[in-house]
Amino acid sequence: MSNHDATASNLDALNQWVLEVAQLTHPDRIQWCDGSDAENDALIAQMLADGTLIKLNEQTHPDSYLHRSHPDDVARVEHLTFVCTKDRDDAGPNNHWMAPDAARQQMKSLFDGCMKGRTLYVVPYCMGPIDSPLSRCGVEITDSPYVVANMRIMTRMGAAALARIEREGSFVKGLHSTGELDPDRRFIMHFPEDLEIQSFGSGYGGNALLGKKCHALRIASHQARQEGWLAEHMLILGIENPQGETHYIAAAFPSACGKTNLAMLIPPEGYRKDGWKITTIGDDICWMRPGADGRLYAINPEAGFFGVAPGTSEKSNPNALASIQQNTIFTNVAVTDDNQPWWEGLDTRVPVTDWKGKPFDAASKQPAAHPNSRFTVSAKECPSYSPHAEDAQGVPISAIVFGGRRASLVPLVFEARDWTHGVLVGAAMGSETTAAATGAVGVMRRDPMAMKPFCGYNFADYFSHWLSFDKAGAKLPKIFHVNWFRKGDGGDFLWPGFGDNMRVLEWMLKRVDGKAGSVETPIGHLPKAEDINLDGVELTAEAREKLFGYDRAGWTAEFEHIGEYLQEYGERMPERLVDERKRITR
Ligand SMILES: Nc1nc2c(ncn2[C@@H]2O[C@H](COP(=O)(O)OP(=O)(O)OP(=O)(O)O)[C@@H](O)[C@H]2O)c(=O)[nH]1
Ligand SMILES: O=C([O-])CC(=O)C(=O)O
Ligand SMILES: [Mn+2]
Repeated sequence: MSNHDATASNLDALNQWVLEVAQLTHPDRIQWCDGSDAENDALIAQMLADGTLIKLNEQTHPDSYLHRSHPDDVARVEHLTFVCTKDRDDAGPNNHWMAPDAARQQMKSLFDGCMKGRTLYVVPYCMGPIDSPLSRCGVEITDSPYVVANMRIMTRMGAAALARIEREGSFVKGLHSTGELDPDRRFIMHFPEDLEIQSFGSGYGGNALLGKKCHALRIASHQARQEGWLAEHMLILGIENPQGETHYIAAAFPSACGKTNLAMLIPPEGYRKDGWKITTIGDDICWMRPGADGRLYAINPEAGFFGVAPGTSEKSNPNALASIQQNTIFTNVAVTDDNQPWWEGLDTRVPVTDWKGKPFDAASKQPAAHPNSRFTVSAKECPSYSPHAEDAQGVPISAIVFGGRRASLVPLVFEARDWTHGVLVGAAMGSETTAAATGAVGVMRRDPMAMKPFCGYNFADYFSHWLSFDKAGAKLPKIFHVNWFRKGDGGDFLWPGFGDNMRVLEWMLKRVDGKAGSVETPIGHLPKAEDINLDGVELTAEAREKLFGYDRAGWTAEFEHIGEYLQEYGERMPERLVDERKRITR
């Protein structure tokens, strides 16, 4: 068989699928995207002409645009997101489930004729560096030029990805249409057993940029379980110490709970003087697998940041702010009188137009920017982007950090005793909900490993998969838990957070090296206040007690709740985890 035949047959499946989708959706035209500048320029021009994009101030924000979404389409929709496995138990109580045939039938009627008058874009993409064995490809078919422009920033999109698909033959199929943006006709369906995604009725972020949550987390987590790796909702950062050594840390915090901020951290001045430096590998998703030396190696499957705008400022995250001065797409932010993007927490200016495009009324209690307004920008724009972010083999992980948004009970940081305990710490994570998903904000819920909305299979099997990494020859990272969001009785955050989180990272690295003190408690090793460098931080007595203390009664109640939660998974829940919880509460 000649090479040419092999190549031709490798794209046959893709060509056939595009044809089938076109027959169902009736687009006016089909455009295969190559990812070129010329293609992008034409798309932008078209979106400026039809109002999908608005040009921002060219002097202050060159080549940057504002998109205002439909006001009912501003966040992920977890209640409309389904995992469609043959066996309902494989999706687990953690997912909404629909039988694959029924789901396909329902989606078919929604997609029927939905691209009339529109262009069907074929978007080949690669998640991860184009030459990495850890990377995986997909193709998104969409009728949204906004999605195409975002996918071009967030993934390696276009000709190189298509060439890899041609070589490998396999890819994840993602079909997307914005439909009429009717919240009652909106579904995000996953078929992990067929490596397929179908998303209808939303143009927003995680619902529509299918490489991100749908592929790189829900489908990839299913693949990772079969193939012996992990697909996680984690940032990856590098910490260079004064000796010039770099350690890498991966951290899982729920949506809008601080991943972007930690990934781009700038250490306090004293640390910088001593030679500490943080580099960014990724801010949202981490794929990791054991290397030949037994350590876990991680890549960031994404090529850009889809970051939360509100709260981003020169003070909180200077690296993010520097990244978004140009070549950025802003979604649902406000604008100032001179047409600059603006959001709550940026600075003291008062915007003139709110995220819906209406005159902003400063007297109203409503925020000017939507709380889940976002920026899309290439990772290459970030001053702290690591020179190792594109390494094909990934970076070795020294510590894994779990963390939630907890106003009460949970101290600043603690360390798990071992891997099994660490998996329980991850499984037991709780966090207050945020604006990243539609629904109530500030409600405490269990969000194991920050994967509640993103694990493409039964959480009980997921915890078993995590436990399975603990085997002969493995050199596993230490596991920690942090809480930047502890509040005092007055309702204020007790920990300064942001750059000062460096102090906690330093303690973790010292623990990895066996050089820092701690006290043993039932929840793990806690630092005493003197084990952490607090030079220049002023903490009240209340803050010290709550950030570094262990509340026995509070944790007893918490472990009751965790026990009830684990029971929801029945017999499938690994005994090792159930026993670990019992061991702690005994
Ligand atoms: N108090 C406090 N707030 C923080 C800290 N780090 C981040 N935040 C706030 O948390 C919110 C979201 O943080 P991000 O870093 O954008 O969240 P993310 O985890 O990357 O979110 P997704 O992109 O939704 O997955 C912003 O309003 C931040 O200002 C911190 O250390 N302390
Ligand atoms: O998926 C999105 O829309 C944004 C995101 O990172 C999250 O919600 O965790
Ligand atoms: Mn996220």
